Amino acid sequence: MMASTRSLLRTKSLISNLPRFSSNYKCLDVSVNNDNNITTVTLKRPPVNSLNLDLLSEISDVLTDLKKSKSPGMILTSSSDKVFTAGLDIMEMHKPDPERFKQFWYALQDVWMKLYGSPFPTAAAINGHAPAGGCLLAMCCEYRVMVQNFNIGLNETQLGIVAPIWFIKTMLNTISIRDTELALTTGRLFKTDEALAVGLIDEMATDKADALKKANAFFERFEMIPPIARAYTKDSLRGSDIEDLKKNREKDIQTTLSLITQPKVQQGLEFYLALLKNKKESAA
Ligand SMILES: CCCCCCCC/C=C/C=C/CC(=O)SCCNC(=O)CCNC(=O)[C@H](O)C(C)(C)COP(=O)(O)OP(=O)(O)OC[C@H]1O[C@@H](n2cnc3c(N)ncnc32)[C@H](O)[C@@H]1OP(=O)(O)O
Repeated sequence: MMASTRSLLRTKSLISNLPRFSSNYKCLDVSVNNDNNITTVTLKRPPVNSLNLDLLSEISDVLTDLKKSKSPGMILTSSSDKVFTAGLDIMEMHKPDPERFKQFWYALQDVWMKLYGSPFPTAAAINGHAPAGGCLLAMCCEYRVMVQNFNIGLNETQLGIVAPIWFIKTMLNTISIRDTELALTTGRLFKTDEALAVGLIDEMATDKADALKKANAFFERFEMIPPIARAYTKDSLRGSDIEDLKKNREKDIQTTLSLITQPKVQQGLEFYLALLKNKKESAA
């Protein structure tokens, strides 16, 4: 096919599939790049983009819109210049109201299933720290570009909690079994260059603009790949993990609720929250 015909066909299909986004997002900015039709979803919940029920619900909605509109791809990034996301909002887990916690955990499961299993390609432009749930969102994407001198990892054990099995499977899909075991048992946070060395990220960037440029370049790899072939291949690799959670969804919610409400776990969270606050006071 002639290059000009290819580009015309691509433009036509892009116009007919232009995603329509709600302008009502409070915690997200959503924009479509006119050059390649890739959507950039920017997390915008100051100060640290902690993932509470509202933010998770909005991410879930935008992922549904992108799938419906047959988006050619999505980049996930942050409006903060030092935090991609601080992971799950600890306030959703500290002394939780059981009904609210169930909704919160359900929304997290939804986001994981939609992002990890998206038919469209995804990249994370990690322009700040990405602990725990932040690392999870980044690992759900197919490609990760991270700005230098930040931290990323599943540090749950440092908080006295345990990464659920579907978090673990996401890391196993990214780095080796050996590195996953060492990282998880020690709650290791990797500096950007260490993350690159272990394969937790794919590229380093000097700043956010560089990260976005490199993330955009990732999608060029799929220009000549039929989307259906791409999506089926991704599903062959990731689909069984998602099926496992679908089958055990209710049990996962109940188990997490009963573990998180244990007095020892609550004490651990309180201690961790106090550390975060003290850090601020001793820096002042
Ligand atoms: C055997 C028991 C089994 C139990 C099983 C239970 C299974 C449940 C599994 C749960 C899995 C959870 C995964 C998670 O994501 S837990 C969250 C982990 N997150 C972290 O550890 C990150 C904590 N935050 C930080 O390290 C820093 O804030 C950082 C992101 C590096 C940014 O630093 P900085 O820019 O210096 O900002 P501050 O630290 O001053 O923070 C600003 C304010 O934001 C509050 N904060 C920070 N992180 C969170 C968070 N995750 N949730 C809620 N709030 C957060 C912080 O306290 C500051 O608040 P304030 O201004 O009021 O002092």
